[in-house]
Amino acid sequence: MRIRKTYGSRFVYNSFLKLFIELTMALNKFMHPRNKYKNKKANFQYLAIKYPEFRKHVYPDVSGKLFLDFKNPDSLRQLSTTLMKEDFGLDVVLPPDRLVPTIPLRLNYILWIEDILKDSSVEGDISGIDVGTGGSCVYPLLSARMNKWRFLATELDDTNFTCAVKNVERNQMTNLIQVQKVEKSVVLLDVLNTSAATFTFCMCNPPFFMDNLEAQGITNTRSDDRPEPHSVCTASPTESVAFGGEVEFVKKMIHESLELKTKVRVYTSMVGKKTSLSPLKEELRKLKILNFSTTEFCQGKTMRWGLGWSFDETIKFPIKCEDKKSNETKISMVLTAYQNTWSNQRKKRRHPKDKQLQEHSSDTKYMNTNNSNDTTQYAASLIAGETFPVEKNQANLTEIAHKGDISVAGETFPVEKNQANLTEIAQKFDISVAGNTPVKRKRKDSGSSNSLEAKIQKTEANSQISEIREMIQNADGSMDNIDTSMNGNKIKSESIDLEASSSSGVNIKRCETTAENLLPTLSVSNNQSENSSLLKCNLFVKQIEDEMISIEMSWIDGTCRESMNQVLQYFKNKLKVSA
Ligand SMILES: C[S@@+](CC[C@H](N)C(=O)[O-])C[C@H]1O[C@@H](n2cnc3c(N)ncnc32)[C@H](O)[C@@H]1O
Repeated sequence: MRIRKTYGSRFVYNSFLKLFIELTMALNKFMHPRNKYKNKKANFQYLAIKYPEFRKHVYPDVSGKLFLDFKNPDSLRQLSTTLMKEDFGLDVVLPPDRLVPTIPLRLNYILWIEDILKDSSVEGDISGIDVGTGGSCVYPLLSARMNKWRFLATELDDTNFTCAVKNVERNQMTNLIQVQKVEKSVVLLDVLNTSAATFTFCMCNPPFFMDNLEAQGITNTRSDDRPEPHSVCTASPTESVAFGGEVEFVKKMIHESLELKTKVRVYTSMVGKKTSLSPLKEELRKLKILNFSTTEFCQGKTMRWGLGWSFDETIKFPIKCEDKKSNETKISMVLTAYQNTWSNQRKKRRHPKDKQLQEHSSDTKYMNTNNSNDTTQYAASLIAGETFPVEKNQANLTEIAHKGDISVAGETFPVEKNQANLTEIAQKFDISVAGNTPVKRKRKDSGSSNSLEAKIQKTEANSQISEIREMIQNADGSMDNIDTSMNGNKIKSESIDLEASSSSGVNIKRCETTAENLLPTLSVSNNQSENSSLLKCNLFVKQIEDEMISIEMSWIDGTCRESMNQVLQYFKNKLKVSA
């Protein structure tokens, strides 16, 4: 009896552990396509047989499968050194009590830099600066091994500096990597001012905490609804804390880059918090550095973000980050809704004479009065607060969605073929997109969606995305805060970033454009102020693989936060997503 009980609880424990491990791998499918860990999990069994030191850190479940304790810093350290040895032939010793580099994340960052250089046709002798290389010297060692890039690696912390030097020597890479000890006030400027050398790029994983309180988790910026991290933070305060945290550190880099300009062709940094991106992008815009881009690094259960900028006009940040087959594409926009038009849709369809619907119909005062027999051509795409007729501009999210599975807020759901129709949702939403005025759209009757889909299916998703992109680039302007006028009314569209796997300021400058050709069939009311919106949020739609898109919403403002979940639910219902 006792044995059974023990076995039973262990079985449950191990099943739970398996589930946990599977969940922790959830973001791997979004890893860089060339990341060798994207489809290949570390084989603990194999590693334990080959590396006795690693064997000490794994333990078996009832089926004999091996697990590693991600909460144990020694185990993490051992995993990283073992992977560096096994997969890159690098002998690395990591100092105790210092940050342990997770290898898949470091690879994602290096691969993004590879992409930038490739897209900008930068070839030949590549040299990089790694600001704050850590005791591992991980970026220079991996990059030198993979690409033969030369590196100047800087480090503030004595222990890390000594260890980094030894790691370079241990791997006979002193011809490629030079490690330099720096003082606290130095990020890039002093290092580069003393040398005539120019560099292809710089990279940085900055100290991420503002102060010791944040480092100890006492003032935590992590929201309560996020699960606890599954691995421990191994960084010491000396290497993880800088005044103002990562935002101030990277801002300093940005300001220094203004002096250094093309001495470094591509400036990049990683950030640990998504919220750090906004102030940094704002800083770049403020300083009129408009050639910049951001990206996401997804691995296991962790996400990090990359920011890159350049003063060299030949540097092009990847607009498309694709493995040639998957055509990964992403559109982001700001949605603003002034009233709830998404709830009880079924009821409204069944009882069209309901008071609720009648009230709703009274919105026709905002609607287009332009008669047309074919309402399908007015189908709206949720792009930059503007409504593009499908036939004319082919700006249509449906094409992205209709092919396959939908992932909502990180979860992936298979979609019934051809049922994913975001355009239809847009049309029925009566929401203005990124506008300070509600854009009311002509409603289709229930039969018309089929004909709409039929039209949409004639076109290719890629060409639609390209056309949207072209429209933006031809406008030669940032879609940030563009005022577009039509019929004497103003539509303000905010912050459109249209790109693949990055939100980019590349090639986008402020401009004025008329919306007449883009909004030929709509009339707009501007009798509601921006402050009165029920919901204002970011919407990100990303094509991840041929048969998968992801929809993500993040809250900006409004009077009803819950409405964001309702809209997501509405998407799920409308897209006929099956869990
Ligand atoms: C978060 S760790 C990153 C270490 C390593 N690059 C990695 O990714 O694992 C930040 C590193 O930057 C170093 N550091 C902090 N301020 C610095 C500065 N002004 N210049 C150079 N290194 C600095 C810290 O000592 C620490 O090793």
